[in-house]
Amino acid sequence: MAEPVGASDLLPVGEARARVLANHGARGTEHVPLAQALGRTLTEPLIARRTQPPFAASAMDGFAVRTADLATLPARLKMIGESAAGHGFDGSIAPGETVRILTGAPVPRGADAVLMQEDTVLDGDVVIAQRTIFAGRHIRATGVDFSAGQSLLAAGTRLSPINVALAAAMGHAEVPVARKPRVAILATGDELVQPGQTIGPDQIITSNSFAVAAFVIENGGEPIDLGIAGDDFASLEAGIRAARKAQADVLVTLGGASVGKHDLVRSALANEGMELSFWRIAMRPGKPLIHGRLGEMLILGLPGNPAASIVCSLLFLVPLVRALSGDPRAAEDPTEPAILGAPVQANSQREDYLRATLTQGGTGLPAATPFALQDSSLLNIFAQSQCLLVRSPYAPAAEAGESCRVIKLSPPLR
Ligand SMILES: Nc1nc2c(c(=O)[nH]1)N[C@H]1C(S)=C(S)[C@@H](COP(=O)(O)OP(=O)(O)OC[C@H]3O[C@@H](n4cnc5c(N)ncnc54)[C@H](O)[C@@H]3O)O[C@H]1N2
Ligand code: MOO
Repeated sequence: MAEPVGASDLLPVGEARARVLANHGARGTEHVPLAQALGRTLTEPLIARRTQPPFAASAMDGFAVRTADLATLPARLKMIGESAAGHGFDGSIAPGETVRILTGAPVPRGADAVLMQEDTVLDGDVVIAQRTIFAGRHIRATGVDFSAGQSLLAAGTRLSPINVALAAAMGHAEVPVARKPRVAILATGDELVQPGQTIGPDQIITSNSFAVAAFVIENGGEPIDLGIAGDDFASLEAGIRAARKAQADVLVTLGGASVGKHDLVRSALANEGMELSFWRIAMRPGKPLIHGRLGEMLILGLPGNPAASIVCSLLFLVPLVRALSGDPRAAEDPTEPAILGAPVQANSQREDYLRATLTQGGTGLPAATPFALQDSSLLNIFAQSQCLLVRSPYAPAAEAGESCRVIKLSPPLR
């Protein structure tokens, strides 16, 4: 039977995103050294293994004192030793005595405050105190930061630099985090070669593979580059099997998704047993997107046009990789409000993602101005864009200054 190719069977973008993200979460836990934990997501709550500080510690350089000794000033105290960070004073302070103390050092027994060095005069081994202080002054109580047994970082926390420091202070050398999802990337097309390879007159370089691998890395996944498959079943099926052998969580194919006679990807995936979730969505660029699963391996068949593959990556692959990494940002709406920097025409059935500049005007929202050229082969214009201007299906024509929604692109690296 002929396949339906009419416009009416295009799935709305929101429905397609819901299907791609449905019920996907982290696929198992691994324990990684703290030095590799930045940006990873905890799969279990992290419990403090120790109390911090583990002893009452001085907050200042000065002298550990008994405040009762400072009732009458100036007070002369005999210095009987020193307590330094890492080398506490092994004794206690009797009335009339003091111990030199450094910031972070344990407060000796008998002392109930620390007098700052600036408030004293030294006369040999006699410290002359020149002000009174209250009990507890400049002492950090045991456990004022946290106590052993406290749960300080919840499961699902994406570890920031500060979180990593806290985990270290809590006594964790390794942390349980969501395993990195493995994303196999298979470019398809007889016209493609790798950068640096000898190139024939009818050939172009696979650029999409690099964008997709970069999105995977940027969002906490591990890319597996399966190279380029030709436009024939043997080559495509070998690529799909290589992805399964590599135990990929996701297979991303590039190109061959449309209706042309050499667009064999969907058939090759079906031959290998893919259960199709959808093919073709109401989106521009990105219409021929394929989604399905092959056993445990999820499939995203991205269109070959560079802009289509990148927009589909931003809308579908990025949240999927985040979801499989346990990243709480997976469910976030990627759009934000802006205003139009130029008038736009009425839209058709497909949700439009226009490459646009974003300029900050005055105090209000930034203004998005689409480029005149929007062909989905254009990569150079994409690289000059600061956002995608999102136009809903059948949105009416709109004037400059009217509100709109945009997806901000990563700022250009300088
Ligand atoms: N009769 C129709 N023709 C087309 C339709 C349609 O509905 N009816 N859809 C168009 C749309 S929309 C898109 S998008 C493209 C997508 O087609 P494919 O996914 O089959 O992609 P290819 O034909 O393989 O390639 C399209 C284009 O992109 C270049 N390409 C492919 N792979 C890469 C890569 N890895 N890096 C850089 N560039 C790549 C390829 O050389 C082609 O120029 O179909 C429309 N046609
Ligand atoms: O999805 Mo296609 O890129 O609209 O040309």
